[in-house]
Amino acid sequence: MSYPETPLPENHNEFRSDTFTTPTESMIRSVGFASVSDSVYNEDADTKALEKKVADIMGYEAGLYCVSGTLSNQIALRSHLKQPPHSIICDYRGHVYVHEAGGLATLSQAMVTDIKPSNGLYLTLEDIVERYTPDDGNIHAAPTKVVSLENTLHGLVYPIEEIKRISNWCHANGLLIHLDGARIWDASIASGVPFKEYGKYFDSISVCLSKGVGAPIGSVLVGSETFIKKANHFKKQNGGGIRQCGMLCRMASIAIDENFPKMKQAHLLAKEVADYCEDLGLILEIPCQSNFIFLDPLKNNINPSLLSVIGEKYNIKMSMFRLSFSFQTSRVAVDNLKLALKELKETAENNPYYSKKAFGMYQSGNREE
Ligand SMILES: Cc1ncc(COP(=O)(O)O)c(C=O)c1O
Ligand SMILES: C[C@@H](O)[C@H](N)C(=O)O
Repeated sequence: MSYPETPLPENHNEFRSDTFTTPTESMIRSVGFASVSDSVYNEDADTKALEKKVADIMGYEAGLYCVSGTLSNQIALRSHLKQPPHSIICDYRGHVYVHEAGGLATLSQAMVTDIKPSNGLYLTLEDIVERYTPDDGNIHAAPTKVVSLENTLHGLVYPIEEIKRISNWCHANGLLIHLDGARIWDASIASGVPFKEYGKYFDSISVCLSKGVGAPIGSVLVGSETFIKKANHFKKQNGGGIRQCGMLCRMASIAIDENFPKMKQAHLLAKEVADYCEDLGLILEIPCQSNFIFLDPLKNNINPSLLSVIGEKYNIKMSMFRLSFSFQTSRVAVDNLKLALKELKETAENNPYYSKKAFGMYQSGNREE
């Protein structure tokens, strides 16, 4: 059987998610020189090098390569959570709660106190204190043991001062604090806060490499040596033990070196389109602070089933009220996106769509009303 060469994609017209970033030529070429030892035995050089690299960048003792951010988050929280009954606190939009298939219930037997930020953007210490469950012997309760934050969350950048307040309170009250840092790269770019500054305040961070950074697969969980050793146990338990993953880790390491410096471009394009949306009179659900735009799913009276249809007409991929930008988003695609948004706005003005409720996060409303 012949395997024809597949050319790398050139025109990145993908606005559904930054998970669609693709390996660059230099990343792919590097695979031939990668180490090929068994990383379950912790003997693979490129795997260990990537784990150390990310741990050093974030300011932690150790790192653990995981095949996904979901696995990384869930084994982190499982490692922090010891003895049920217990619960975690997170934002009601938190990926660990909304998009990880109930892993907290199954792997950690944990309850979730999901909180809607009183400021509409990010959880404050006051939001958390108001809802946390103390471990005071009340046998009706599932005490809060971990606060899990996300930065960025829906592209929103968490203010470092609030992170500091929450972290100090957690540690003063016997709680641990985890960060879903799937887009910590974007958070640092947008805020100017160094990675090691974030690293001061969390007991663990899950760092995705397969989104804005552009690695094909994987995340690195960072924390203390003891924590990572236990997390690795849960990683193996859940089928996450990977054999010759040096090839993936070498690509990821190159992605950090070569693509991270280009990620600011995604933020600039997102801001350009956000400004264009406002000029059109399209309402944003939340401010554009990094590489995402969230159009309001109700106030614009746009029929969500038109998103992919009009997107296809202008040769772009979109299907949700969230628009995602990456370092690979092309200029042509952005110009076509603007044409699509203009037509969506005109269509909504001529034939407004009234929905009874907002649709699920990231979801278009292709459901029957
Ligand atoms: C904020 C956030 N955390 C975690 C994940 C999980 O990453 P993965 O898709 O690799 O499981 C995602 C999505 O990919 C995400 O957007
Ligand atoms: C859908 C979600 O899991 C994914 N992380 C995204 O942001 O596209």
